[in-house]
Amino acid sequence: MAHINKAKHWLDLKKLILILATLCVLASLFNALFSSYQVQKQVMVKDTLEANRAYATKLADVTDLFLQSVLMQLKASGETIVSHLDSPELINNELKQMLTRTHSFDSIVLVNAQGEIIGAQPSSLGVVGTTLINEAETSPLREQAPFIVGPFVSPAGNLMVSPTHPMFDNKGNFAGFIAAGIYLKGDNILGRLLANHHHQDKTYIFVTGPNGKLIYHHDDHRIGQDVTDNEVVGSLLQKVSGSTQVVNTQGVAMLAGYALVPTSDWGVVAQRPLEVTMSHLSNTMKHVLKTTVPFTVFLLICVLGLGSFIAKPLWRLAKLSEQVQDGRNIDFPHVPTWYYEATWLYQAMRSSVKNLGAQIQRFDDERKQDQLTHLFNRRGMEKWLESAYEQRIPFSIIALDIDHFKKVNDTYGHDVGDIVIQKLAELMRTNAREQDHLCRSGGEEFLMFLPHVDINKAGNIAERLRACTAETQFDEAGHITISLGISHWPLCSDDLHHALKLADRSLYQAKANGRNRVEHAVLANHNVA
Ligand SMILES: Nc1nc2c(ncn2[C@@H]2O[C@H](COP(=O)(O)OP(=O)(O)OP(=O)(O)O)[C@@H](O)[C@H]2O)c(=O)[nH]1
Repeated sequence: MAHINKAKHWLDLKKLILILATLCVLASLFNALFSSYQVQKQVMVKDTLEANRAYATKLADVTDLFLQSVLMQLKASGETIVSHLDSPELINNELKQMLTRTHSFDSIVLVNAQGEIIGAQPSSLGVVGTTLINEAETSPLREQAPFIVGPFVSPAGNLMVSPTHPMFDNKGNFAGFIAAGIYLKGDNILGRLLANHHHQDKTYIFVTGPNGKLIYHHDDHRIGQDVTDNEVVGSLLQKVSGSTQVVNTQGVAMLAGYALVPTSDWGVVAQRPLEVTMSHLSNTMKHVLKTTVPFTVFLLICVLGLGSFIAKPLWRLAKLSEQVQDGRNIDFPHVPTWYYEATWLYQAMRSSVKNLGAQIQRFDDERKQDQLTHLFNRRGMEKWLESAYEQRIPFSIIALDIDHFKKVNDTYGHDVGDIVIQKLAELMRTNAREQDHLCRSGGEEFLMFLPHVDINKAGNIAERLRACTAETQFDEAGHITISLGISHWPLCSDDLHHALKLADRSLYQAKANGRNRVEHAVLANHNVA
């Protein structure tokens, strides 16, 4: 049987299960965390986008309402003033009242149909009497309809937007317009309006005008900056509202919601850096990990326990087969198996080992047996002698030999000679006890070992066998005789080989004394039991 090199097989079933179970559990943990991360990420991004879209829409609605309210106030004041355009005093009073009453804008001017400013509050502006000339300022003269101008730099040098409302006299002729100024830099009404709507978590808003320039931003310095490159601002310029992930003009990834202010075509954008949302996610994942790890460890212990429980019968079978291979165990003790495959494996191995054991036993017996007589041969004899010697079992030895056997062979042939040998073996068996050890030591020479039988008793047995042989008809060969020599171990000699030699010598003595007789060796050690 080929011997398996254990060094080359450092991986046994237990280790294999340990590795596989650990890998499986870790893979499931990783998979659970990874999928959870992906799902959470999608949910968080979607929720943030939706929250920002809703927030931008709300601010756009608030801004729209504010602008409409300003336009309504301008309309009402314009209707009051239009019939008194020739009275600077009345104009000033009305504009002053309006500015202090509403607090909805930072300045107010009245412009006649020729584009000349005929009234302005606060009076510190110092613009009364000037004529509007630039494109933005004069646009209400062309539109002659409610209109939000700007952002633009006013004649007084303020960056502003300006809701304007036309005035018509009682004949329906265009009489000029009244314009409210909303400053964009510093502490201003638009900033207060938008900043009132507090929103947390690093979400911030900005507002763009119809030309894609910033009209509100928490960073005052950026007001007036052109941000048309921003994808979201691009959508607003197309008059589209919605939400999207975008990289802003500063190169930062943002989750942006955006909405259009219908009255002014301004765009309101509420956005939060993606990184902030992701940092929430990593906190969530840390929490998930904390709650998952104890269960994973528990799962790992369970899987390892179960794996070891499954592996145990196979592992014990492997150990057993190793012992069988080493020749240490061919009894094949019981191995508890609790599932079909292991039971079958155990039974198959046990019956193979048993068959193997029986075969080995048979081969061993055959090696120790004489094929013609089925008595023990010399090898069998030596084994028995070794064991008796080790156990100090005293025994008598009878050496016997067929007289003139050559004549039998010569007269009747070799086959008849064989039959004679077999028959003599039979007679030996019938004259011996079960515990006696009978051997064919050579051609027609035999030895009988009689444990715990003294030399006299052995003499009687030898005599009985001699007489029995002489009386027996050996088929074609007729009658034969045998000569026998007896000794005893250790009574004749402590030396086993010498005791055997003494039996042999007695046999030759018997031959010499005329054959068909029994001779004894002399007892040397009388006091040995
Ligand atoms: N048929 C047969 N003959 C055997 C066998 N083994 C040995 N012989 C014969 O046994 C005979 C032994 O002859 P010898 O040793 O001269 O002794 P003997 O003729 O028996 O004479 P004594 O022993 O002196 O009485 C020989 O002829 C061997 O050939 C065997 O297995 N079968």
